[in-house]
Amino acid sequence: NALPAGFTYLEVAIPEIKINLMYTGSDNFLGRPVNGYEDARAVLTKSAAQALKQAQDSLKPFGLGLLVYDAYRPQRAVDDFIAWSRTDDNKMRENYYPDVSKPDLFKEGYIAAKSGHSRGSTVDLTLCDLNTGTPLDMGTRIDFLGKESWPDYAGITAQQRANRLLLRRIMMEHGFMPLQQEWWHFTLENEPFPETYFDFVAR
Ligand SMILES: C[C@@H](N)C(=O)N[C@H](C)C(=O)O
Ligand SMILES: [Zn+2]
Repeated sequence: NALPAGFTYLEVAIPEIKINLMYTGSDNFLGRPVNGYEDARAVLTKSAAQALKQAQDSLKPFGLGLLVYDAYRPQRAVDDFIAWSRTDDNKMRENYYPDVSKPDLFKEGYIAAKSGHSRGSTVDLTLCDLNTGTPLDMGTRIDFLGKESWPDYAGITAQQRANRLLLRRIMMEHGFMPLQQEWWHFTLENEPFPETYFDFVAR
């Protein structure tokens, strides 16, 4: 199962990082595994993984680490998101997108039809306890698609805001750009494949 040149398995590049790929199972906004994630492993470009390792290392003195929910995403998975958005399946609406219609999830920037994840240098993640892997409280669940997940959303506690700010600061210090709509989504600024949307399955 060789990866394309320039890519690496995350657990190889960063052995101590925590990984829980949300699209391999059913606790996600579709409520089922997503195409292209069958037995998937977390993969990033080597450049993004190297920067992420430095972010992970910088958290260690504070007893914190990173918990990754999504990394490289094959284009067929994005196409599955698009196909799902055209169906009337709303079984996960209450937990994941209670206030945004399915077409608006794309129009308002919560899901991309051409995603940075498919270019291999974008990651969805949170901060966690280094030893237990317990995620810090960020005020919403991962992949809650709504204004409550905007990084600067005011209607959360001071501790939740501080946790979001710490994640954003650590990621930006290591070369990643945040997204306006989602506190967990970051793209490496100097990504090596800025024009390529990959579709390999990462097993
Ligand atoms: C769906 C969410 N996890 C995400 O990654 N959204 C951005 C906008 C994307 O699809 O690239
Ligand atoms: Zn993302």
